[in-house]
Amino acid sequence: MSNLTLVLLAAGNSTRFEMEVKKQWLRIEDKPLWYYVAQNFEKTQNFSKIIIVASDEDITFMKNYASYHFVVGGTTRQQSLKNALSHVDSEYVLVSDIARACVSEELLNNIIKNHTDADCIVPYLKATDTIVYDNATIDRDKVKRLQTPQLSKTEVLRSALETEEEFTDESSAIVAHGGSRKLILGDEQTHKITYIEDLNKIPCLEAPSNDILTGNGFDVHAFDDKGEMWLGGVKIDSDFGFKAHSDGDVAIHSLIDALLGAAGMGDIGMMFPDNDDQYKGIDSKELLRRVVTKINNFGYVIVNVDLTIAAQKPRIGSYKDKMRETLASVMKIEKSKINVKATTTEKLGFIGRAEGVGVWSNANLKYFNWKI
Ligand SMILES: Nc1ccn([C@@H]2O[C@H](COP(=O)(O)OP(=O)(O)OP(=O)(O)O)[C@@H](O)[C@H]2O)c(=O)n1
Ligand SMILES: C[C@](O)(CO)[C@H](O)COP(=O)(O)O
Repeated sequence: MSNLTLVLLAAGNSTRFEMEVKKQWLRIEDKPLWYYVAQNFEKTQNFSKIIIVASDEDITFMKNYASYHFVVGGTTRQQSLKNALSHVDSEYVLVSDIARACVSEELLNNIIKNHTDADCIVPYLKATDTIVYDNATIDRDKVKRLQTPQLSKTEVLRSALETEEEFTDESSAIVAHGGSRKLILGDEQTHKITYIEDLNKIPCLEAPSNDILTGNGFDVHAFDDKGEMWLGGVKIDSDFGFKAHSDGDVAIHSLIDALLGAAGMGDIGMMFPDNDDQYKGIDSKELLRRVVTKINNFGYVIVNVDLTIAAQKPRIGSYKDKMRETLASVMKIEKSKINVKATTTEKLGFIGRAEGVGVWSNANLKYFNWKI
């Protein structure tokens, strides 16, 4: 259809999924789920425009993969949809949850084929179990489980959503507004991923690849003549610290860049700009905590990290073990996955002249394995 826009809703928080990773970012081989779903729809060549609704933070990273029309979502599914609808200029709109990852081409064609028959075309499943509502057994033949994708007349859907009432799908809003709905038989594989156990019900999805992604980081800080000295999350016995916008923990900054590098997420300055007052004097362990949460949300698991601290002074040897322990607890990984090395530069260069400290880091990540 040339007058059909696809809206993929992907701005949810995956609360009921209860994992560090958001379901949008589960990997199907090496593709994030949202991208896998979008490409499958795109391949069918039915759409004049494809809109993906997601959080601001997700959109930044999504743009690394493809140039769809991205729209920032709202706090509810309905608000996310409303945000998207203001970018729809076609007569019809097909709305689908990104969490319904296995929509068959057959189902899609069937929905499209019926598009003139009602204001909203909806796939449904029959209830085959006995249904009890408020302790009374009800006629299960009257129960319908509605799925997405749902195809609507754009203007009808827009008007139906001009209300404070919250609906859990498009067709319910349209029917409440006096519009018509046509049900067509859906299929079990269009099941929505809501809880982690739903993943067992969706055999169409391939497991994530075993790729290891590597990143490196490098940072230098000059000594100050005052302040506290923090390195690798540990307070160093010193009567001076580093010149910095934050607490100056050059080891953690280098490690953060290695992690962001491996995840393809830019660098520390993009995430925590050094002209932003909220990061003035901040404990770098807090920055590391936020970075680890973010890379976990986006589907990565830390395999191991390795740091080399180049310092003529202070002497690092006696602190290495404490640094590994501290970093392990902040990153929520085992201490054995963290290595800290230290070296002088034999009195050569700015480090050798004891003007500051430089740290090199490597990080390896893998994809969260949801298919076990
Ligand atoms: N504010 C929201 C909430 C949900 N969705 C999307 O609507 C679909 C259906 O929502 P659901 O499966 O419930 O996802 P989540 O909202 O992420 O899950 P939860 O309610 O467990 O947090 C999902 O594709 C989700 O990304 C959205 O775009 N904007
Ligand atoms: C739209 C939907 O997928 C139809 O079954 C469902 O209502 C979404 O529900 P949720 O409340 O966002 O989980």
